[in-house]
Amino acid sequence: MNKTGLLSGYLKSHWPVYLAAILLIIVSNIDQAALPRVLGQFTDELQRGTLDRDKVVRYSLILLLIAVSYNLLWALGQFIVMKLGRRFEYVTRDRLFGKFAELSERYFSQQGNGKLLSYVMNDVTYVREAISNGINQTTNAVFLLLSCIVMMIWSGIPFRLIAISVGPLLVIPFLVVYFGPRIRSRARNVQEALATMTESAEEQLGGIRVSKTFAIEPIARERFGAAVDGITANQLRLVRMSSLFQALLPMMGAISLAVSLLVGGYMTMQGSITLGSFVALTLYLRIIMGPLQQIGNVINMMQRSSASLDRVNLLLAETPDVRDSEDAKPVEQVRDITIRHLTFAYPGSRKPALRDVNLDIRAGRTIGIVGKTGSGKSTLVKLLLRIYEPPEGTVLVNGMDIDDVTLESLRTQLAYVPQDGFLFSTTIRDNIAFSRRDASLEEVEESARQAMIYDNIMRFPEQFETRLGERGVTLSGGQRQRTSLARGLMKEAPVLILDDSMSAVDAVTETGIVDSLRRERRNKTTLIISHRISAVKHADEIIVLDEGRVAQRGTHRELLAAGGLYASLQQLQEEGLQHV
Ligand SMILES: Nc1ncnc2c1ncn2[C@@H]1O[C@H](COP(=O)(O)OP(=O)(O)OP(=O)(O)O)[C@@H](O)[C@H]1O
Repeated sequence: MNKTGLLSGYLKSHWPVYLAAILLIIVSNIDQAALPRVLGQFTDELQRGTLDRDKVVRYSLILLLIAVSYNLLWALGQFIVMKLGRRFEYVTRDRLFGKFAELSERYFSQQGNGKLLSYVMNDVTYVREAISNGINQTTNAVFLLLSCIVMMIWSGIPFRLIAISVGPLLVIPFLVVYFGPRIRSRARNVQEALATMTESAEEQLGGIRVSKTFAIEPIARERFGAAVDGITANQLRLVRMSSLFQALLPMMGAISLAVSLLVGGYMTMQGSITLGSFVALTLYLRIIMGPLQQIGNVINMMQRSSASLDRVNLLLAETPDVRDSEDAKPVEQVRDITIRHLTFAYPGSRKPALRDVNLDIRAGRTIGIVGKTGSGKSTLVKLLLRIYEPPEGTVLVNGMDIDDVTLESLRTQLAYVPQDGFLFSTTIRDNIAFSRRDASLEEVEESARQAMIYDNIMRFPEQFETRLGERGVTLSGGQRQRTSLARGLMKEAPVLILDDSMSAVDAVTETGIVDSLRRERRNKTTLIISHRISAVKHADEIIVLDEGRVAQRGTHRELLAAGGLYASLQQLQEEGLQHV
């Protein structure tokens, strides 16, 4: 993999604009460096007594022109580089997001969302800073420094005087390199301590009812107090370090000025340099402090962004472990699904989650899958959806190995409703019409009716336009499940998979939903995974999974007659209902 692929590719494709911006900054630097020289000449004329009114006006105009043009050119150069940096940030985040869409569930469960978010937020920002501030500051530092030195020599300041006066300032980049990362790390500690305090406050407030019922308010206060103490300690460490740094920088400037005054003042007295050169020297020393500080900044920035760039490049080069094979073909209409001798263990796990499973799901049939928790029900569905890759030849769609079918065509034809269907912070209507943005309100309402959530939605203030999430209404577990079910039904897919998607719904509502599914999806395939017998008892075939194996199969009646796991599950649930 090309380590700098992302950045070099971006710089290459935008180099003419970058070049223009760099040229603008260079010209502005040369312009700025002329300023002390003009002031020096003015001082010399003043001392010689050769100034008249016209000359004073001319000098003032020249200074004004230099100041205005220098600032305008610099601002324009800076604007261009910053704009390109922001564009880089946008393009890179977009590419990262595209990559996330390609990567498999396995990748996300291995990496964790926090880490991936930090790639998108922090790492991209660090690289952007390096290419925008980095380019600005490097150009500025190099050319302003060079222009100042050339101008100093040109103004008649002897080189040894320049060297001895600039000497103390050369410590500045080292100070920045030393203090920069330390201040940053302490600032990060403060941020983390603040985050801990917010988290603690949120938890204490969220759990205030529990604290009160257990009468443990003092413990809650103590915990919060500890989080606040953490911030104070960290803030003090930060302030100590940054105060020292902020004192040292001007101190170097003062030492340099004192040296120039001592040596330069003596030379002026002796007449080996003019008063104008001496004035120019002191002004140049002031200007030079900026670029020297920038050199240190750039070194720190480059160090920080290099690790970030590596991480972003690595992520972009990641190949998804579930992807279309080269000769993958779209499946026209999923009819029959066949599972043959399917044994599957999750990556990194030695114990198979499924063992020698065989199943024929013929078009238009309803299959029920029951089994204890951890028996492999969801795993079976994940393999059908190719969230994980099943072993070759074990899962077939219309007689084609599922590996040879394009992911997009497969997934558009399977509507999957998980137990904890995620709802987005948008309107209920948008959530239900997630896969069919152009669906009419009537169609959305019809799906809501089938999922038995219509009446609930109509009681919300803005009905189907009600927003969900932090700034909207909060749905109960059962309402969330039924909204997610309506979203699945909206897809009108040839195959509907309900993965324990009615677990938070009461038994009466569940019966209503099952009845409406039987009516509406008469000729379509439906797979119902459930812990409850009531959800699957009308299925054409019921599979009982136990420790990854098919322990029993048959219709509700056949399974009850056969005794065993299913019958005992039915008995337990009936007893449970009688006790309600
Ligand atoms: N991503 C994963 N990585 C590793 N092991 C997993 C993963 N997901 C599930 N498992 C394991 O595979 C086995 C089957 O899990 P699965 O989720 O298919 O069970 P389930 O029957 O759907 O359970 P439940 O009814 O609780 O949803 C379990 O032992 C579980 O711990």
